[in-house]
Amino acid sequence: MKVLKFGGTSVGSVDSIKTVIEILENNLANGEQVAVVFSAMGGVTNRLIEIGKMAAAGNAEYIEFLKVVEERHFAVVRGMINVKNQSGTFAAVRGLFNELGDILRGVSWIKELSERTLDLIMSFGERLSTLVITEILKSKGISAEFCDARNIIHTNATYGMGDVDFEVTNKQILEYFAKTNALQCVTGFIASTADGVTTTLGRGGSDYTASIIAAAVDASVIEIWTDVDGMMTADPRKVANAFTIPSISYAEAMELSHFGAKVIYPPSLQPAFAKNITLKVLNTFNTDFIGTFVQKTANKKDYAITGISSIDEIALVNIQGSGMIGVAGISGRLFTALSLNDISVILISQASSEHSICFSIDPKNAQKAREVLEKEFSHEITLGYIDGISIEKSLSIIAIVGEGMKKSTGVSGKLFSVLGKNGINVVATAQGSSELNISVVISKSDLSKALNSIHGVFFQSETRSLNLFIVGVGLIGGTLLEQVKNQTTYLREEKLLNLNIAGLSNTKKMLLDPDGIGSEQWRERVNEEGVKTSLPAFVQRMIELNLPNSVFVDCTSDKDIVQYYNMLLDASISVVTPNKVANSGSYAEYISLQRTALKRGVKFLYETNVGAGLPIINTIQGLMASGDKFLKIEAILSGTLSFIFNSFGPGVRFVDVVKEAKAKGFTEPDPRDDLSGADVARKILILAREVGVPLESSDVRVAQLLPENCLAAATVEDFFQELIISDDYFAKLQSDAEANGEKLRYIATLENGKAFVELRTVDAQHPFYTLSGSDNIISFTTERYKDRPLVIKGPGAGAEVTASGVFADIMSISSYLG
Ligand SMILES: NC(=O)c1ccc[n+]([C@@H]2O[C@H](COP(=O)([O-])OP(=O)(O)OC[C@H]3O[C@@H](n4cnc5c(N)ncnc54)[C@H](O)[C@@H]3O)[C@@H](O)[C@H]2O)c1
Ligand SMILES: N[C@@H](CCO)C(=O)O
Ligand code: NA
Repeated sequence: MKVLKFGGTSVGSVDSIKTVIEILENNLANGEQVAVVFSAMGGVTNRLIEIGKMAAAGNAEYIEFLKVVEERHFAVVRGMINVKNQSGTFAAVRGLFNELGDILRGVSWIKELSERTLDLIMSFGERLSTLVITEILKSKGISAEFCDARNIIHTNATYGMGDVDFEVTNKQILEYFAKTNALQCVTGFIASTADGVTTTLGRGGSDYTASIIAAAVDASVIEIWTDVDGMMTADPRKVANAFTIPSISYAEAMELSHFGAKVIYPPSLQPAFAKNITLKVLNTFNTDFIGTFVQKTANKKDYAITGISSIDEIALVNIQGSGMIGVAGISGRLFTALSLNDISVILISQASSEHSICFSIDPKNAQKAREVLEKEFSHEITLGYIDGISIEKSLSIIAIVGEGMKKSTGVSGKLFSVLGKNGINVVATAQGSSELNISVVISKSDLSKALNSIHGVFFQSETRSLNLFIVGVGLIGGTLLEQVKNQTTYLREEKLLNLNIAGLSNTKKMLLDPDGIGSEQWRERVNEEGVKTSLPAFVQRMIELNLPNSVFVDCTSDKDIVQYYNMLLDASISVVTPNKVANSGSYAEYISLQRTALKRGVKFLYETNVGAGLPIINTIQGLMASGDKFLKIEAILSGTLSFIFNSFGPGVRFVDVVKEAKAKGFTEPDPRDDLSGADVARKILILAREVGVPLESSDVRVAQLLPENCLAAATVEDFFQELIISDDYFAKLQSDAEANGEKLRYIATLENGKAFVELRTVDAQHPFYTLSGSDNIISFTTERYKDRPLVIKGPGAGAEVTASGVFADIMSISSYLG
């Protein structure tokens, strides 16, 4: 025999009932006897409880509510049975509603709703749905019979959750099914006491009915038909990437019951599990889908774990004290006291020091637990053997579950490492020696981030996601977005990396969307959906969103923005930036950013601070890490000045070359920063710091190349005017150099702990002589590169090369995430 069970949504509407009939017809076609268990129509049980409470409260409106429930059943009859044959079914349904109406009237008179009466009221949900469907089946010529489970399943008189008397029940079921070959339509959820009082089976009740029957008759299989595709790797409401688990063991299903409850409530399937009966979880609304098979032993898995379960809200109780060490009986008394007070313990952890025991409970029991334990241990507390009871709230539990972790290494390592990398603090942990489940207690505010990042490493290890928050969409930011757009498909397909643009801000508007703004239509979306830009609000929202693998990308030259870097890093958000302001501010700030990033295990990357995309910072960091010592750095670090001195000459105005550099995207947003030497000064300052020389910006000596009048210009426009006025000055600099067969080069030097920048002329022998375009050149003399320096040369400014340097920093974070 086969046992099928259909849940509330499956029997909730005419359309879904049509599918149910088809499924039953298919099952009957292969000859095996079938019992089918039905839940009440979706929502009806809750409605009946509500109606019962209204009646008990003397609220006559319950009558109207009851009418609505009645009409729902009539509508199904009308929709499924042809007019000629409807009357019998209508009469039967009406009969049940009359009976229910009488009971409710009684409740409204005596204004009392006992658990016992509530069970009776609820029983109508299953009795009605099952009656209606039986009649529909019969009207289709199927030999179906209504089976009132109260006649075969007996419980004690614990209302709300009857305790099944299996001896009697199994016997009755066997006798009942021995007598019939017809399709048996069984009311789920309900039972009765030996003397015929209606009871219910509690949580997962209809599954329990199916399981009890299947176990009694030794069914070949149980099919639980529901409205989802089976048991999933995680709660799909919390983890968008969750997917159906094709095969799962009984033990794993039990471990996952917390979130799986909506699909099946495994404890209610225990009788079937005990008989080794295979369970299939199938979707009435997607009948072709394979669903989940639940069996004693699951098929071999593709992943190290089977699923992730969570409990949203728990309280963690800690009891500690020197008087607990080596003393037997403390935990016995502790848990006995809790159990005597009906406080269920969810997770327990005690370290081998025996100095403390912590356990988690439902927060609604927290106060009671405190009182119970303070009473139980009042003597020890008074004597100071136990310090007291502390309770922490707003916590969640996440458990990874799977038989695959048994005796295999690296699973817990992976779990804790992904939590660590995402800045999620683990408050407590528990793992039993069955190695089926590792549970961690974390702050509730980290729950979604933790679930998604854990799901990511265990189930989507192939596809990783980075959440980008980009501020400043000018030249570099805009080019970066263009590059991201062009690479999205390649990265997804070839590198299994999903770049999700979760936030964007320009100076006017900002938009944050954890689901992704999209690299195609970001401009339109920020314009249309964006709100007024507010940097503090942007940062706050980012931190609140708490998305895994978040990266803040600052593509501005804003001075104020850098005050947020520390806060972001501290919130475990990596920072990538071409903006030099932070690293060229005070040395204390520079160091503090490095430290915070290190402490939080996130990245602060700024390769494009110097030489745009050229690998300068990375090279230095590599050499420093491997123990090299820097003796001297000599460099041309301004793409703008390089371009200017390579393009300026007879027949061209200096100002036009500067304007061309700006048009080519080489200059700073304010070109005076380039020509004043300020930009070069901060770059050599950053390099000095990178090689371990703790300079302040005032320590960098800058020899001006601009005449006074240009330096004094108040605006960029004025500045260009002054450049025109000074054209002869620049022309002379250039021609003097050329007369000597030399070239003008603005060179930064770091030597003996001193940094300076100055305009120099170099002859053809000098390695910097042959530079062209906007090239930068950096020559490192180190202990290892002493005889011939290490030289890096290439375009050191411009949109494409800078944006790609920023992109490369972002990519390096993705590889670190593993
Ligand atoms: N251009 C290059 O070759 C180059 C090379 C290396 C580094 N950089 C650095 O890159 C950064 C960006 O340079 P760019 O050339 O793209 O300049 P840009 O002026 O074209 O872009 C900066 C953008 O940031 C916006 N912005 C400024 N403050 C903002 C804020 N608080 N919130 C939101 N948006 C804000 C501006 O409106 C502008 O659109 C600068 O720090 C620069 O030093 C540039
Ligand atoms: N304005 C800068 C951009 C690169 O930092 C330059 O010209 O070098
Ligand atoms: Na660089």
